[in-house]
Amino acid sequence: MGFLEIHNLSKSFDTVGVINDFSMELVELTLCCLVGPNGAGKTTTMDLITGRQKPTSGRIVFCEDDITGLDEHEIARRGIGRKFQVPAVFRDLTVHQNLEVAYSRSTHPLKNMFRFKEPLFAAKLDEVLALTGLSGRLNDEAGILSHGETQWLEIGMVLMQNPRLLLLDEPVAGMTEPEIEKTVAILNNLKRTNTLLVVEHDMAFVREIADVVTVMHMGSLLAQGPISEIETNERVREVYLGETEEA
Ligand SMILES: Nc1ncnc2c1ncn2[C@@H]1O[C@H](COP(=O)(O)OP(=O)(O)OP(=O)(O)O)[C@@H](O)[C@H]1O
Repeated sequence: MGFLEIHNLSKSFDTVGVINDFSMELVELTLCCLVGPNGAGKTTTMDLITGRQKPTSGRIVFCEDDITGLDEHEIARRGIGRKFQVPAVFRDLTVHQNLEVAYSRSTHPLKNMFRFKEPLFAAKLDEVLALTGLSGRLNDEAGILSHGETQWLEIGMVLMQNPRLLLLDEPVAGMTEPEIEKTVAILNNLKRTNTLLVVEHDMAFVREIADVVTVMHMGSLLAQGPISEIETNERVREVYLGETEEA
């Protein structure tokens, strides 16, 4: 049994099929990059996993439970966290307050601010700060953070909710080279304890982080395997890598 299994997933908008009989499996404690040309169906797949969209047919199994068609909150409650490309931090709150708010959204919706003194919160906060490297920014308002720091804060906010599976949408879009390098280090640390599915266009970044790469094309699985295999796969080169190398 895989950690996350997608079986014969299809999704149509009106009559147009955008996900067509797509299947893949994600192994626990690995990082999988989901790649493919524009419009291949990557974001829609993430939307289907997280319950933002309902599939037309097919099955999604997470930790042996069928989660197909469950609503977004229920899927989040079961441990699937997602960071979108556009940051959703509270700019007027400090880094610490943002992490508190994220923690309060986790499994205990009625937690109030006084309970943040509890040891579980403190331990989680320390862990997330160490991972994201934001300790020095704890009392700064999120609005003054750099683009990279904002992205790391948002990863931290998702981690405060203790996800078992973390989905990231283009985490290095718009980042400088040093920021990308730091994100590589963060994700390579994170995959020791978490399972990750990352939608990404930047193949240099994919090379640095991926244990396995899943390539989508026109809503279907084109190839899956380690990056070394994917980069030499003729069909992948035709539909995807050739395109990005020219870009
Ligand atoms: N809500 C919607 N209604 C109609 N069509 C949609 C909807 N959402 C996505 N699509 C279509 O589904 C196809 C797949 O889109 P999707 O955003 O999943 O691709 P993607 O691989 O994430 O692309 P990109 O790399 O450009 O973000 C596209 O043709 C898109 O126009």
